[in-house]
Amino acid sequence: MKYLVNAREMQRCDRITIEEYGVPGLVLMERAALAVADSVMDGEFCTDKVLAVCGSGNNGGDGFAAARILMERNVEIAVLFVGKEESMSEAARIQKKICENYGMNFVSNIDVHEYTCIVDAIFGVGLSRKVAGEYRTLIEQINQASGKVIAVDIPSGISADSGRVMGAAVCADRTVTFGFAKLGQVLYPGALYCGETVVWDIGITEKSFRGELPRAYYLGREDMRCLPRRMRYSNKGTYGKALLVAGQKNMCGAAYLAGEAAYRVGTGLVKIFTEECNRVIVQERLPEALLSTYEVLEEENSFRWPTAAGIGPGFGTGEGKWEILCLFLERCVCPLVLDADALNLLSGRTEKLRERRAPVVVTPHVGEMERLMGIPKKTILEDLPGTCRRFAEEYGVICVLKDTRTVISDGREICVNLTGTDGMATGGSGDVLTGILTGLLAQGMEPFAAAKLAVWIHGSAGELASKRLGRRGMLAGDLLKEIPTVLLEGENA
Ligand SMILES: NC(=O)C1=CN([C@@H]2O[C@H](COP(=O)(O)OP(=O)(O)OC[C@H]3O[C@@H](n4cnc5c(N)ncnc54)[C@H](O)[C@@H]3O)[C@@H](O)[C@H]2O)[C@@H](O)CC1
Ligand SMILES: [K+]
Repeated sequence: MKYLVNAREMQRCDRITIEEYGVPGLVLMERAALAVADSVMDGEFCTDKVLAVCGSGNNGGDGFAAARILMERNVEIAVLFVGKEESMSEAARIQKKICENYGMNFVSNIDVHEYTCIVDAIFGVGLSRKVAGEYRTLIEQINQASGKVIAVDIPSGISADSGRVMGAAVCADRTVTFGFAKLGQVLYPGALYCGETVVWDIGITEKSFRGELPRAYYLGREDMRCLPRRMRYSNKGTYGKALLVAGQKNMCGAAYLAGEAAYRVGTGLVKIFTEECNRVIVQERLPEALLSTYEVLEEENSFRWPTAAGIGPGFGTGEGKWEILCLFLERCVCPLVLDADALNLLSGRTEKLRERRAPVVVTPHVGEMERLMGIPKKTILEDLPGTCRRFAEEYGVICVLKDTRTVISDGREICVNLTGTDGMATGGSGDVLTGILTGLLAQGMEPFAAAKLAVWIHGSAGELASKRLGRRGMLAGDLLKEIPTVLLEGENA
């Protein structure tokens, strides 16, 4: 797990490092500048003629210092200062003065075709309002330049908190960021402006959080260590029973995809509840699964059998479906995953969630969230983490808000998933996630941990499928075959 910080958290971290641990700000700046200079010179970029565009804050200070280091290394470098002398930070003023003392080449405008590489140090995490005027013009010129662009800390104009473009933003080929990755670098559209992001250690450690840890983080392969354990002395009863309430007439694929996904993550037994007309096809595709139909729901001890249930993929919202959903909420004591049509059924009557007896994980995509919360898509997209966290907190559930960057929250923490590819933007992908998640819950994983890991596994399977088949031709069913490989790699992590 690695932290994702917002601007306030990073600025607090800088301040504690400087004021409480006593590391001089100029020392941190020198390390930041060395990182930028090393990155510019790592061989990826043509450094025949470099321009550093520096603002008046400490981001600009990093830019001046990096320019000076590049000059020391015999790179032909010019410096462009944008902003007002009187509003410069102390450190930026010092760095600019050093550049002047060395007689470095200061320029006042950009010839867009003159430079092979541009260092963007106009704004960092201190960006506090929309970009306008000369700043905006400059950013537009940088974006027209033929040279490559390296952003210092974050592309100027991108909000470190949300990834939003604040009027205009530099589109970088690489971003060299310091200490911790910023939320705005992983959320969209910010992620598109960062290019490749490199997190550089400049001597600011987790100690500088002083116990007040950031809310947001992302998982890595090492987090696969919390997968349910396998034991030599065990049987299928050891690994849980997953129930998938899924599929309707003309939509049996959802039940199959979710069912197989649940098996693929190691569940001992999977049962599919579906429409009678789906019986043959589901049993042919997945003979390992037990099958039952909605007609016999109540007779069958349905609510006591599973150790986790996933409700909603291809379920439909027609006659009798709301009643089935209510029965599960009122009677099931095992964790429930509510997806797709289960969420559509809940739209406008989310209060029903409060009557549940069991832990609930909801997995809406943005459209489903719009209907659930009754707020416009645009508002949700502007603040995915906040929307997800608020919903989870309000209803006491785990919320998995699915988008290019899926966000998972328990109402307090926010996990942003970084795995996955656009190849997964295809029918049935969500059903596979529901299956993976229900399977992990069935094996006894704690719901928040299961939700985070399920999303990570799902995205990683997508990456493998894209590598094997390409992002255009892969199907949701192809994710299923990659799940075992993801788990195998995780076991060796
Ligand atoms: N000593 C430290 O705290 C360190 C800071 N570092 C660098 O410092 C950056 C943060 O520095 P600052 O907090 O000084 O902030 P920035 O340098 O990011 O920007 C703040 C300056 O821009 C102005 N500004 C903000 N939004 C504007 C807008 N839309 N239009 C016009 N002007 C605008 C502010 O008034 C201020 O002068 C980091 O991103 C990082 O690059 C690094 O050097 C590491 C150490
Ligand atoms: K920048």
